[in-house]
This record gives sequence, structure tokens and C-alpha cells, in this order.
Amino acid sequence: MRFVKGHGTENDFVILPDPDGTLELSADVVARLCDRRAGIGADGILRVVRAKAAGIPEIEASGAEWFMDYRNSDGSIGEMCGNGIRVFARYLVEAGLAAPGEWGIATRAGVRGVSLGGAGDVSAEMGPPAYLGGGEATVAGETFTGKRISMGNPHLACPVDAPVVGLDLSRAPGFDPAAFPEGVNVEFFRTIGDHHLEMRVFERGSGETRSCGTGTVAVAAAAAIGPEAPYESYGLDGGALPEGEWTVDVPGGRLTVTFDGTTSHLKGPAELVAEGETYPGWL
Ligand SMILES: N[C@@H](CCC[C@H](N)C(=O)O)C(=O)O
Repeated sequence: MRFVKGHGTENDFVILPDPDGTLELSADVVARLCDRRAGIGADGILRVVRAKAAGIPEIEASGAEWFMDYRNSDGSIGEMCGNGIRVFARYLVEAGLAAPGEWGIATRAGVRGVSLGGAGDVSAEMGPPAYLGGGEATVAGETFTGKRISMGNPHLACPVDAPVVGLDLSRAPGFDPAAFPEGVNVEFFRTIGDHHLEMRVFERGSGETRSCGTGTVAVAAAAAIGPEAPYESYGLDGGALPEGEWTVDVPGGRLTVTFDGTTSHLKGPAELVAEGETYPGWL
């Protein structure tokens, strides 16, 4: 199996080119590929499939040329990956499958626009954050309250007062499964300057990662909404978010989030670092 390895702010992925959609990708195979000791190692898999070959009616009818089939490292499916889509776009350009510029990529959360040159940062249109009300998570016996935000995938963005480096994320944060029936990505963020946040994240299906693009937009949205905003002010369209740019520092680097009054955008580095073949007979 041919693969490429890449990352966006150290949120790393095994990219599997599968234009005709012929690859059998079971949860077990995904977990073995992502295993950091017995496999290649990654936070997730990006399967690169022509949208017409996705075998999913909405994706085939999306009008996009390519479908990002994202899987978490435990083999579960994620609807959207903000760092993944930027790395996916960089791969398509490097592989000669798309030209630098602006075009859409199909995901399970809908088509998302990307914008990139031949080198440098990659931007992705991330859709309007949907504010769903409050929620809670527990870490090492301490309860944190936050905002439930959908970026196509579920997030709980919790503001904290102390530096995020001090949090013990060696175990999954506890949460109420009735509030998050699909599971949740839990972010902890602290304001460190004007429109400047630091964040750590424990991802559904992947554990603590060094960055999460959808999580970055979720914490910027939570900060933009502010502590006391009533739920009614920020509905499912997220268009009421104040326009502005946010800098979010994550353990793996720095990302920029922009709200333009209609939607959100995520910008940052996306790099390819290796390519190869799995050893014959391994999988
Ligand atoms: N790291 C990603 C998010 C990946 C999916 C997430 N773990 C989920 O299950 O929703 C990002 O950069 O957005």
C-alpha cells in the first residue's frame, strides 16, 4: 500500500492515495497504520478518493472532484478535519492532481473550500461554527464548563485561567454521554493576548494531539461569543459571530482563524514529510 506522511502544526496523517475507491480500509487496518510503535504512526488517515468513486451518494453529487475520507487513529470516522483538509490539499497539488488556487474538497461535513499556492500556508473555509449551548468535562477530578460547538464534528471548548501546559490530559476527559451521544473533541483554551489564545485538545478517536484545526476554530468561536452570551444570540448559522482574526497557539505551532460575518477560515502550515510503501504482507 502506497502512502505519504504529512502534518499540519504536528497534527499528523498517513495519506492513502485511492483515486478509484478500491481500498478496503477497515477500522483495524487504520489503527495498525496509525500505531506509533508497530505501524507508521499518525493521528489519523486521509484517504484520497475521487468524489465520483466515494460510494456515498451525497459525496458523489457534491460537485467536488476529490473526497477526503478522514479516519481517527482508533479507526472511527470523523466528519471533518481542519488540519487534515489543508494537508490533503497540499498533497493534491504536490501530486499534480490539482493546481494551486482555490477549489472545493468534499468531506462528510460538506464541501469545504481551500486556497493555496505552490508552497506556503494553506487556508480552508471551515463553515460557520454552530453554537449548541453549554457543556461540562472533567479532568483529574476537576469539572470544566465550556461551550458545545459543532464544526461539522462535535466540540466542547472550555476556557481555563491557568496555562494549558499544566493540564493532565494523559486520560480522556470525562463527559456526559447524553450530552454528547457521538462523543466529543474537548478543547481547553486560555486568553494570552488580544485575540490571542493558547489551546490543548483531547480528540475523539485519537487522544491528545498537538493540534486540531476544527478545535482551533471552535475555541476562537467560544472566545468570540464570550462568557455570558445567551444561546439565542448565536444559533446554528454562526453568522452572528463578530468579524475578526484570532491567533491560536497549539503545542505543534500556530494557526490563524478568521470570522468574516458569514463563515470561518483556518490558515496555517501543511507539510508532506515522507512517502513509501507498506512492507509486503504486513497488513
Ligand atoms: N484533528 C482534526 C479533527 C479530527 C476529527 C476528530 N478527532 C473527530 O473525531 O471529530 C482537525 O484538525 O480538525
